[in-house]
Amino acid sequence: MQTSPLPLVWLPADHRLLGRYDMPYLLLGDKYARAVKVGAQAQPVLFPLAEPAQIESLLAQVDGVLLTGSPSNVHPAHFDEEVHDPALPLDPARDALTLALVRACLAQAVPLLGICRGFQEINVALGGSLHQTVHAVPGLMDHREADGLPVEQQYGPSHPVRLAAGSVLAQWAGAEQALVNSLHGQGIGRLAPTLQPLAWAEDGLVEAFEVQGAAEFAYAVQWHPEWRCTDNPFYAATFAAFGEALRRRQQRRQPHRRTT
Ligand SMILES: N[C@@H](CCC(=O)NCCCC(=O)O)C(=O)O
Repeated sequence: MQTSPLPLVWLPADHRLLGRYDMPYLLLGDKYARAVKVGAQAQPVLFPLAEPAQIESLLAQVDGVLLTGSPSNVHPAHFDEEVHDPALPLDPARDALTLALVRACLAQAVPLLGICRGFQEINVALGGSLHQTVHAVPGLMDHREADGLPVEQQYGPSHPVRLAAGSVLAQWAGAEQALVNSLHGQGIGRLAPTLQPLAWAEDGLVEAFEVQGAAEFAYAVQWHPEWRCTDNPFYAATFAAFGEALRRRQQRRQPHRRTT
């Protein structure tokens, strides 16, 4: 029996200097690729050194895009601010690709899932802004992971979020509240006009949204559903729904493809 090809998901890489000689590397976190493979039943793909001018031709070859989390921040120049803390890492090459990629995905009905930095990128790409230091904003909590804890605890449940009644997030969670992990220092300041908030932390910070009027799956979350996604029904449902959208796009992209 011939197995059908997996839908392809483009995960833009991080740009990082590593090793004794600060050599440039293109990086993708294993947990994001693994969640695409196992949770969405799709094949992660990288396009190293992809440039904004190539977005259209590369998007034509994939069934969806996952914008991952990363230790780096979106450069605040993209929302008309100066850098407040120069010690925090940036990745201008990633910004140059992903901000344009968000707009292209929406224009071409390519399924789009944003996680943590990816969630922040979608907001900025569509005209929103970020708090550069959430914990310094009066009334907002510290949403960062606690230093020094084992990784299991860093990515373990951290705080509750309220999920919009009747939203797909509430469907995925099977409730209007969920416990999520939390590993971010920045967060939504001004929500972009076309985004519909779908989840809030107890301090009111927006933690998930959908793109209003999107022709296909266009959701993003501030937490990390990729972490051990098959062990958490809410996280698993997020990737399963993304996978369904990928298969819809695969069928549109390759209508004569064998399905058995
Ligand atoms: N730098 C931003 C984004 C935070 C983020 O994406 N964290 C992920 C850390 C590494 C990973 O799990 O991939 C912020 O601090 O707000």
